[in-house]
Amino acid sequence: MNAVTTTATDTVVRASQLRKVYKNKVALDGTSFEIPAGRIIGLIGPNGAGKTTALKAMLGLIPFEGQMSVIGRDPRTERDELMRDVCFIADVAVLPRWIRVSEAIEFVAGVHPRFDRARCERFLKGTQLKPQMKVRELSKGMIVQLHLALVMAIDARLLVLDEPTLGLDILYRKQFYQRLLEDYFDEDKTILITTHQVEEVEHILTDVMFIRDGKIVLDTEMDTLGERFTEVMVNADSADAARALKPVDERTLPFGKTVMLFDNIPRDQLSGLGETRTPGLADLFVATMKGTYA
Ligand SMILES: Nc1ncnc2c1ncn2[C@@H]1O[C@H](COP(=O)(O)OP(=O)(O)OP(=O)(O)O)[C@@H](O)[C@H]1O
Repeated sequence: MNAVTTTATDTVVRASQLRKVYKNKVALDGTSFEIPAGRIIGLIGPNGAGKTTALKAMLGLIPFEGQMSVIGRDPRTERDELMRDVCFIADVAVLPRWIRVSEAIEFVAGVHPRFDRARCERFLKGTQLKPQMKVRELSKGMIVQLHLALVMAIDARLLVLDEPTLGLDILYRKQFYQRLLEDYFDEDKTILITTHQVEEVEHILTDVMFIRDGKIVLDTEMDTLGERFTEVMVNADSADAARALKPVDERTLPFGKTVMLFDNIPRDQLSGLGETRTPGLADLFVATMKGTYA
């Protein structure tokens, strides 16, 4: 994201020197980042890294130190105005189990000025959901449909999703993200997703930020990932030469092969050592976070 040239108007979030300390726990540690408009950003980090705290700061839900501007507003002082352009739906699993589908719609319609009820109802027509059904009668898949119907009917410039598919099986997780991409996203909208499920968001993200110990440790466009990182399947006889180039990570495969991950080493310098490719986000995540739980 740093690589994108942004102006004041097309930057949706501008955060500088964010710091949040809970009692004696540093949750955000002087971190800075920018999110341009029209992107789908994954904020990815291990448990306790500071993802939820960063989202709460953006949404004006907690006090913090540092500068923060979201769609040109300070969430600490202009939260009400900001919420007209931001949609934040936490895990739908928190919907009370006694609530009916119609009441959930009513609730969102009441709290969100940009909620389009007709759009929501159109979306629900294509599902098995009926207005009278209670959340406790719904399968997890149906809860996803309800979640999607509510989200997709809000015309927000910034949609914030915190672990949106927690507890769902892989088919529903994929369905959720696919619909989001096909039926919601456009160049005027920005979607920020926090998740641990790196693999299934990887193909829809335009940008990724890795967060660790309250700091953004990687901030890049998905398209340029391959310019910076290279994974090489190194043969045993090239291992020493490869190590001399200081890989950032190394893992062993069967049959004497080693996969090494390089940061900012030109591919033509690496191609003689073995087969090269762009690493998957999951491998990059594991390499970046190594030692986090040590
Ligand atoms: N209200 C709070 N009081 C005290 N400590 C807190 C509070 N909220 C968060 N923390 C601590 O701040 C750190 C960051 O928490 P945060 O919830 O932002 O992490 P996260 O990346 O969202 O984690 P997870 O993936 O587990 O939800 C953690 O060490 C957490 O224990």
